[in-house]
Amino acid sequence: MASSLLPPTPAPTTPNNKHSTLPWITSSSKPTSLIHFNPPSYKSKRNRPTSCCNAILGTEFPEDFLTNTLHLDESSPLFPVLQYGFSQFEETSSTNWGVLLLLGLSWVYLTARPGVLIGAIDTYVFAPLQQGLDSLLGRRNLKMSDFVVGERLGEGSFGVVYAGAIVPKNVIVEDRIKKSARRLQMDGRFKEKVILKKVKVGIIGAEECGDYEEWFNYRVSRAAPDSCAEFLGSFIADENSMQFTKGGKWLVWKFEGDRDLADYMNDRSFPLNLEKIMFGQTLQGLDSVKRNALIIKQIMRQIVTSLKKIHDTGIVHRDIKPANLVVTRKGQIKLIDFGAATDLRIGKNYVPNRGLLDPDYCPPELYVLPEETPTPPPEPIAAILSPILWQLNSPDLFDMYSAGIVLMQMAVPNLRSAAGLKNFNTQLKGVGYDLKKWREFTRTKPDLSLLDLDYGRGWDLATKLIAKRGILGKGRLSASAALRHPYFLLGGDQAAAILSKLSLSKY
Ligand SMILES: Nc1ncnc2c1ncn2[C@@H]1O[C@H](COP(=O)(O)OP(=O)(O)OP(=O)(O)O)[C@@H](O)[C@H]1O
Repeated sequence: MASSLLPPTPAPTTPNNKHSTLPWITSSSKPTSLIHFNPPSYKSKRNRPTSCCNAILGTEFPEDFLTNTLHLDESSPLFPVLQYGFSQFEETSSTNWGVLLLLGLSWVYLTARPGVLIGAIDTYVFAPLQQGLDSLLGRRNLKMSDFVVGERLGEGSFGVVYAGAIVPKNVIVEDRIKKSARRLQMDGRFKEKVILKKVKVGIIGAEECGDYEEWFNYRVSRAAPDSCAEFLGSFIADENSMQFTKGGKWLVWKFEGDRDLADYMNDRSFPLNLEKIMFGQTLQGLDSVKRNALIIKQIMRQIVTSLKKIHDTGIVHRDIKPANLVVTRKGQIKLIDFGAATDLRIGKNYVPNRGLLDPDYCPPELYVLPEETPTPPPEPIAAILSPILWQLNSPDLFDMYSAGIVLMQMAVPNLRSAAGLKNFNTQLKGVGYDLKKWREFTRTKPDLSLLDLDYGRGWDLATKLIAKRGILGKGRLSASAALRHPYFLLGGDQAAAILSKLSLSKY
């Protein structure tokens, strides 16, 4: 037993060795220490599993290799030594293959949607870095006195939104300006416009929603900065004055544009009222139907691209609608209002059975995950499990239904009014959310010509977004699948957008 464990000693060389092509190998010299050297796993050829080396060399490895290739005699003292060496090599290499396979599978799992690895890097590296950098640049030290509040723009369940501006250094704001939104708008000293959201004080859950919205804005500003309004930070009001309540939280964004998509859609000239903004000029050589179709396609492409970016990070917006899509002066469509968003990589803002939805854009399943999904475990565990959750439930398809409704509204004029949309939703429910059936049975005679262009590619996309979920929560196109749909492939809207950028850059 002990002898088989002894280190093999190289044999003395004999130049006359007939069997070996290697001059230092002799068949006659057998050191005693190697006489009993019998590597256990290579006693019998027959009982051995086929190894990777066998597969590669196409021979019984290592015996055939030693005798045929190296021309080594079985009686050579080196034979068992090399045989043992090769067997060890084989064992290690098969272990290495196993390790490689494991590493490969782990890589696939950790990088699968929603990205456990990149999420961990974001949480433990990028987020602290962003915080440090923002503090250094003074971005996290916003104060109430940095802003003047102007016209009220809207009110949601937990906040009131105002237009406002940054007070430049060395400017003292007189009370009459503070009191009048009109005066503020006309005052040339305030050039940097902002949007301020006052989190309601004393409303149950409002503070929590405000904190979530802040968290989501920092998160998307790292993961998909071009897709959402630029977030400037938050501050706590330090006194009671005008709209400020001492202790109340305010969130601040850069002002991205005068109007959102809903404002443009309310205008009778939609979508042509967006032509110059989107393409920089009137699209030449096309009839109005084709121009309309190209504008809608460009808007839809931007919405779906932004959705793809946020879904890739595990975020589902849950409130996609024209009023939450701001149109910038450069024709970019940006997502706003992340108050209802949920990050399903770590279970942030996910409460089972809680729907925070606009019924006009909400998919039939009502919830982003099946109702029986339990409360998320602690964040690191939720993150590890998230690829499985994502694969089983495809929560991103929630937003894709809403995107489908926005497409229908943009393309079909009589669905743009509140009443038209309500009626459409009621009819859709009546036909089990089957858009083809709706088309067959509706008596409203919708104008679907924009969707029917180019062999009905737009219509086909709409039917694949507005649908009930099927097996395993699928049944609708994801954002990345939608971008591969023929509607978007070879879309003339892209060419027009690029051409407009090129011609604008000339001036
Ligand atoms: N960054 C921004 N730039 C320009 N306009 C904005 C911006 N953020 C918000 N707005 C405008 O303010 C309106 C209200 O914003 P937001 O949707 O975030 O508020 P809300 O209180 O949640 O309202 P709701 O619940 O009704 O959607 C938007 O519809 C948009 O017109």
